[in-house]
Amino acid sequence: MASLHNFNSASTHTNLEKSSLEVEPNSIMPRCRDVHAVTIECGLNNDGDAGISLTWEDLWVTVPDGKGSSRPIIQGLTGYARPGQLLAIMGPSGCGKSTLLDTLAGRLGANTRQAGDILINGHKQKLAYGTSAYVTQDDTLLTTLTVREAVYYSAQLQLPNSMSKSEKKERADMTIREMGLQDSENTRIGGWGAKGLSGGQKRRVSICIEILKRPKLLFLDEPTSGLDSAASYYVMSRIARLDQRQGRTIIASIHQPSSEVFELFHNLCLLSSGRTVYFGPTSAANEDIEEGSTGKKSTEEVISILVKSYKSSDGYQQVQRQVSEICKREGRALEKSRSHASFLTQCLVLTKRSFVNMYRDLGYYWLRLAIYVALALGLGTIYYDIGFSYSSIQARGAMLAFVASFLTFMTIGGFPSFVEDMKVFERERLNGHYGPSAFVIGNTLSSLPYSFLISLIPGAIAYYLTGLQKGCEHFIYFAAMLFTCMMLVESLMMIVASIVPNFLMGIITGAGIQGLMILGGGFFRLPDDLPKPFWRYPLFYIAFHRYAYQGMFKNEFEGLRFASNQVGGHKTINGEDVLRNMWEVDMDYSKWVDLAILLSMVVLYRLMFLVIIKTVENVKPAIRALMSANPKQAAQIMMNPSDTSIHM
Ligand SMILES: Nc1ncnc2c1ncn2[C@@H]1O[C@H](COP(=O)(O)OP(=O)(O)OP(=O)(O)O)[C@@H](O)[C@H]1O
Repeated sequence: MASLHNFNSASTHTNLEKSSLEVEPNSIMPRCRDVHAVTIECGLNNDGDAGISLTWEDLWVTVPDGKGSSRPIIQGLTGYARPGQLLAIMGPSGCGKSTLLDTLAGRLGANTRQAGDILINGHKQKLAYGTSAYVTQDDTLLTTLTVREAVYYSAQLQLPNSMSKSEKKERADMTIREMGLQDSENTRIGGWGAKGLSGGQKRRVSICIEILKRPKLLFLDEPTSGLDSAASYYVMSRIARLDQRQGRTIIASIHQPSSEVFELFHNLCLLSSGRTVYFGPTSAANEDIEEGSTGKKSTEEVISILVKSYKSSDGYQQVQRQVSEICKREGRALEKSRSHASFLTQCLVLTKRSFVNMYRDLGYYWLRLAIYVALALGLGTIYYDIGFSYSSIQARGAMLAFVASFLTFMTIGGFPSFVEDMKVFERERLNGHYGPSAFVIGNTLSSLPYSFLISLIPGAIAYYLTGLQKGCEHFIYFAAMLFTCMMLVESLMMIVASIVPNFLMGIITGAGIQGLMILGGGFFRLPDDLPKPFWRYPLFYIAFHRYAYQGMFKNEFEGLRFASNQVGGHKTINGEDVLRNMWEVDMDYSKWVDLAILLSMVVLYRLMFLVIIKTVENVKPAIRALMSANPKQAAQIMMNPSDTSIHM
């Protein structure tokens, strides 16, 4: 084991990376049997069990090197994984473990190119939903939920409607027990700022969620990273029990396992610079590695010797034989599983889960409510009992503009919490739990009561302390406008979150967009004075602030009379004149039209978010397939971009 551990050590990293970079990019292609996308096949295993035997042959993955050529990440790998067995993918950091795992699971990034065959018992079909699961390195979980809640909600989301609620609960309970989490099932997962589960427990919750559907094939990307040796052993022993009991095929990339953890694996795929150094039973690995690492040689030389010695070894011949044997004995293709929970169930469960999360996450709405109340008190005191003097016209305008701009702008405060939601959504979407439409509906419905509260309470404080126009209808309009604008900013931030990769950049981008819209909204510079290019056309018409300012102004000024400042002229001045002449408000349509336009914008923005998510979802695999395709196949994909299952 000692030499195996040395081989894995981080000290070899630089040399190994260097050696992988030094491979002549153009030398790859002639060695590839075919440049094409890889198809994953599913079927019954060789023994007739409903298991999955995965084989891969001469697998290559390359990425552009930025100089017009490509760099290989994995090079000509051949191997297999069988039901009831645990396969470890090991090797130093950067050797291509995660890339191999992603390739096998069909999750490679859009900039990669792959070639070779990935087969299961010789059938060409995509991995159907529920037949495989992938547990990523980071535990992206809703930190406010308890273990039991997280697993229960997930069971309701993933398991089909043909199962009763109690059956789903039973499945969730059983899975919690399988992963040894029953003692902490009522503990909140916890995360930043709120201690909850330990790292190992979180990892087990992530695994728990992914095995609820009883997938036949389980991919685990470094399930023990960040855990101490005791926690690593505990997590891995639970995983090992899964494959023995349920005949699962489990493939895990793993870093420097302890000897106890190492012994839990049946087979080992040892990589270096994207090449196989060893593939075979873990029990035989030591001798092979030790044979290859003799003498005082540089790491690169040792790797080269190891790769060569592996290629000329009996073990290599045996792997080739095993792979062709598995491929020859074609099993029956697995039926396509369409057993999701129904769309309605998904929307309901997501609404409930998101409502609970928003309730428990202080940063989502409660903190904002407190700050809004403070700001509303501030507004109410500086504009207290505003009256109907001539100067109250300007004060009213400023007060309303502050509400429509700054109070809505502050909706950005909930963005970090939304980004956390998005991370969970992205993981669950990638694993096929539900789609973006259910997420948008769940998020929208769950946020309604909170947005309602934070527009009603602070809105009432500011409205009545200032003494704005009396009458229930006027207050309802004011609160409805505030509510709609908050929903709108949330929708805008959703779009930002789908485009901008992290929350800091998201906040800056969202704030910048809103800043521009506020400037072009027709209050800080009146509409007729706005410079024509950009500010007047098109920003004035796109900025939601324009409709918010004009709607709020109409709501407030229509029907009021103010003292005039003209000596000897009219004693009073009416609100309509103020709107037309002072604020340059478009009086051709009513305030309700402004509100309706804003409501339509909320719907439009949320639809845009959906379209962006769906487009990215469809375009990414199409780009990857395009990059791996030959010209004829590329034309086929161009004509039908959504069909990325075109087999090559
Ligand atoms: N999509 C990509 N584009 C460019 N380079 C990539 C891409 N995916 C992986 N690589 C590069 O390929 C190499 C292997 O990466 P990979 O993540 O597979 O390594 P790993 O063995 O899992 O490393 P670690 O143990 O540190 O997680 C790295 O040098 C990485 O930078």
